[in-house]
Amino acid sequence: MSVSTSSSTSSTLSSPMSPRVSERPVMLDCQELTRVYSEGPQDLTVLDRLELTVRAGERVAIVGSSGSGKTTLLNLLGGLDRPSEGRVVIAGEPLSLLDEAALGKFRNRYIGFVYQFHHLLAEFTAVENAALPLIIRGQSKKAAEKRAMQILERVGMKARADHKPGELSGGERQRVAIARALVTDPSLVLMDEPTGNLDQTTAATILALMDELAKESACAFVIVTHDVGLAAHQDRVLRLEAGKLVEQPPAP
Ligand SMILES: Nc1ncnc2c1ncn2[C@@H]1O[C@H](COP(=O)(O)OP(=O)(O)OP(=O)(O)O)[C@@H](O)[C@H]1O
Repeated sequence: MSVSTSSSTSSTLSSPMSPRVSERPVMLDCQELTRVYSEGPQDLTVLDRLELTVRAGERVAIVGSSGSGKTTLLNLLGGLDRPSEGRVVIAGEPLSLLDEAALGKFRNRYIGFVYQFHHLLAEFTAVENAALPLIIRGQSKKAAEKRAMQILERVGMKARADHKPGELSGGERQRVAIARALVTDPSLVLMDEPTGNLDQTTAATILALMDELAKESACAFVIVTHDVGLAAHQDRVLRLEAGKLVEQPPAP
């Protein structure tokens, strides 16, 4: 897969990748990111001036105990929620400068999401679901479905492409959701437990696909997971603790 060259940022990124991660362009940058929930009787500071930088082609796992704020962080990174303070910058664009309409376009252009509840459309087949982001972007149904079929093949779902979500297993639906996230050649993919429903063999296929994408394109991954094996497979593992990310050294 290659990153589309329709913007200046992406065209920079589609040139051969520097082998050294530290020399690659910054794809995601969070500074002083703070999220305080004020809905309950007491304010709850879930993220507290958190810092995170992820470069092109880099894969970062985020781990942390239940309630530590992993979902809150992913929602802020994807522009689904706004921070109380601080900022999220993706591919050079501060999300705070975008209104809701511009944010929707930006997400479609730059971000792929794989969330625990994959929200596939029940009335659409696997290939129609996977093609949807491209159709929203203005591509013809034919071109979008052709591209979607290529990705479905890579996640081992070509043979089931004409089935609707209700006729697919949990793991198959997850793979369709992954195909839908990758179909646009995003700059950043945000994943919440991407292998949660998958058996070991299928999970290994998905891991291999992520490896290829990170190498072939400039795609950066942020992956929230409880799966120790999946986390250890990424370039870095960060633990969310007391509202901040701390580097977790590799297991001995
Ligand atoms: N809309 C909200 N209003 C108030 N509190 C919230 C809201 N959303 C989440 N929280 C609280 O913020 C904290 C972090 O929640 P979050 O869902 O981000 O954690 P998590 O690390 O993803 O947990 P898990 O691993 O269990 O999914 C929790 O204490 C949760 O109860």
